[in-house]
Amino acid sequence: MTGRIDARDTDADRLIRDVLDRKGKAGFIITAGAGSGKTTSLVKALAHVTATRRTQLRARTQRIACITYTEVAAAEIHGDVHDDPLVYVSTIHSFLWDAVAPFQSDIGAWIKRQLAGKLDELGGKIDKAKAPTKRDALTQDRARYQRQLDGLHSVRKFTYSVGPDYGRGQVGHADVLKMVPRMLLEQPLLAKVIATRFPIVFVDESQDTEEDVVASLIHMYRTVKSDFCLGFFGDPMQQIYPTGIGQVPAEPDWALINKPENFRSSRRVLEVVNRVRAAADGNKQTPGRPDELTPEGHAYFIVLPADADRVASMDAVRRWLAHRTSSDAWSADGPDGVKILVAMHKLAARRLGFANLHAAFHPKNPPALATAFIEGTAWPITPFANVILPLCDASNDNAALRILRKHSGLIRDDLAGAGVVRERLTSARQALTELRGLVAAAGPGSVGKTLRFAHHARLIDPVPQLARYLDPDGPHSDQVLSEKAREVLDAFMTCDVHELQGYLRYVSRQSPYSTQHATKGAEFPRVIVLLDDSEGVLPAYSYDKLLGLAELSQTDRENKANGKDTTVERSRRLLYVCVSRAREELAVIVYADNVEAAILSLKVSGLADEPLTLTDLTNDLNGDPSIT
Ligand SMILES: Nc1ncnc2c1ncn2[C@@H]1O[C@H](COP(=O)(O)OP(=O)(O)OP(=O)(O)O)[C@@H](O)[C@H]1O
Repeated sequence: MTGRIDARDTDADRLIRDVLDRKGKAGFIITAGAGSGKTTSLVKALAHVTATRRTQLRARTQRIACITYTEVAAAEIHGDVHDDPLVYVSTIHSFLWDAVAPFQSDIGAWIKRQLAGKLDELGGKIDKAKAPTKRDALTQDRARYQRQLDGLHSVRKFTYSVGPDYGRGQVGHADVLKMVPRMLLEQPLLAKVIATRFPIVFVDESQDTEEDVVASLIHMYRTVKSDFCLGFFGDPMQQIYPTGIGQVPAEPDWALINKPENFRSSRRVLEVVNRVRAAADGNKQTPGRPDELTPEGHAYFIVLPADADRVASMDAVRRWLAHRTSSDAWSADGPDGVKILVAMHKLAARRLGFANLHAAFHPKNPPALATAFIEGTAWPITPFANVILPLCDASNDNAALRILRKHSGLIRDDLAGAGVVRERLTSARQALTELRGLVAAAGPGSVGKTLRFAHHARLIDPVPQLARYLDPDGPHSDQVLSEKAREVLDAFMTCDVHELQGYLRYVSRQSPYSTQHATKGAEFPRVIVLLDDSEGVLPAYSYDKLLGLAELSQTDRENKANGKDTTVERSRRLLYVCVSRAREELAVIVYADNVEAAILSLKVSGLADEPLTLTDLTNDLNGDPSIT
C-alpha cells in the first residue's frame, strides 16, 4: 500500500470531487507540475467515486476507467485502490482494444482497408522500381500482403497483440492507436457503448497521450447524452514523447484545476526544478508539506570534461556526494541507493556489459525497434526475457513447466490425452537441457544459436516477424520484414547471450541506471542526471543546445520561428522530468568539451549559481573547505 488514498486533501481534490458529484456530463483538466500529486489526486478521485456511487455502478454493471501510461503505473494504481473491481486500470492500448473488441466486423473492415492501402502503395513502388532485384523484392512483399488479405476471409475472431498479423486476424499495438480513434469519430454508437460501460474515464499523464486519442475522447464527450465524466491529469512540461498532445484542449464547460504545490522534493531539489521550468512557462511550485516536514536536501550541478574517463569520474562524483551528504547510499546500487539517469543506453550499456547488443539495435538509421529497445519491449528480445532466460534459471521442473505453459506452444492446457502430454514433457525436458547448454556456452553468436534452437524446439512462440526471420518458409512466410528490421536482427544474432543479462537488469530497473524517458512518473531518494551529448543523445534532443554550448541548426531556427516544438524545448522538458524525480538529493552532471564555457552557461541561464568541477570535488575530498 502506498498510502496515496490517505494523503491530505488539497484544494484540487475538493474541486475534483465537486465535478464528480455533478449530475449529467462533466469534465476537468488537472494541469500541474512534477510531484504536485496529480496521480495522488487521481487515486483519491477514484476512491471518492467508489465510495459514493458503488451501488449504482454495480447495479448498472459499469466501471470507472483509469488510463495510465505504462503497465507499471497501472499496477501501482491497482494497488492504491486495493484492486477494487469497480476500477478498470489499463494502458491506453488495452483500454481502446477492450472498448472496440465487440465491434468485430468494423475491425475486419479496418484491417481490409489497411491491406488494400499497402497493396496500392506497393503497386506504385513496383511501377517506379528500376532495379530488377528491388522490383522482385517489392513484388514478393505485395504477394505476402495479398496472402494476408486472402487469409482474412477465414478469420473467426480478431485479436490484439504487440505486433500485427493481419492474415490471422491480429492487430498490433500501433494499429489500435490509429484504428480506435477513427472508429470513434465515425461511429456514434461506439461512443455511446463505451460511455455506458465506463461513465467515468480518467487519463493520467495526459500530456503524452496521442493527439488523435485525446481528440476522440473529447469527441465522445461531445456526442454522448448520458451521465459521463472525462478527467485529464497531466503536465505539458513533462511531455517527452513526440506523439503526445502536451496541453489537452478544454471544452467550454470543463473545470480547469491547478495544483501549485510540490509534495515530492526537498527545498534544494525544488529550487532546481523551478529553475529548469523558469525559461519555459515559468510555473513555480511551492513546498506542499509543512516547513518542518520539508527537508533541506542537497542539489548540485557538476561540470566534468567530456574527455574524462566516464566510469572513473562518475565514481569520483559518487564518492564526493557520499562525503558531502554524509550518506553511504550514494555508493549503493540497491533500491535506496542512487538512480543514475542517462539519455541513452551507451554509458549504461558499457557499464553493464551490453555494448554490442546496444549497437545491434542502433544501426545508422534507427528503425522503430531502437525505441522498443530503450523501453525494454523490443520483440526480438522478449523471447529471452520471458522464456529462455527464465527457463535457464528455473529451479525445478514445475517452475519450467509454468513458464512453458504460459509462453510456448509445446505444452498447452488443451493438449488431449495423457500420452501426448507425456511425450511433450519428455521432449521439453530434452530441449531444456540443450537450451541451458547453449546459454551456458555463450560467446559471440550465441543469441542466434539459442533463438533458432528455442524456436525449432517450440520452446518459444515469437511474434510473426521474428518467426518469419527464423523460419522463412514456415507458417509465417506471409510476413513482410522491413530491411531495417532485418539489419537489426542480423546484428542481434551475432551477439552474446551474456549481454542480455545486463540489459534485462537495466530495463527491469534492477540496476542503478535508467533512461531518462523510463523514469516518467517515478521518484527516488537520490538522483544523478547525466547530460552528455557525446554519449549519443537521442535524436531530436541536445543538452548542449539547451545550454547554449552547440549551435542551433537551420531546422531548429525554423521550428522556433514557426512556433513549432524545438530541440531546446524538448531537451528542457526531459531535463525537467529528470531533476523532478529526486526526493531528497540531486546531482546534475554536465560532460562538456569546454568546462569553462559550460560553467558560464549554467550561470547565465540561471540553472545553477555555483557549478562545481572535478577539481572542486577532489579538493573537498582532500580536506579543502572552500566548497560551501
Ligand atoms: N496531498 C498530499 N499530501 C502529502 N503528500 C503527497 C500529497 N500528494 C502527493 N504526495 C506525495 O508527493 C509525491 C508525488 O506525488 P504524485 O506521484 O502523485 O505526483 P505527480 O504530480 O503525479 O508526479 P509527476 O507528475 O512528477 O510524476 C508522492 O510521494 C506522494 O506520496
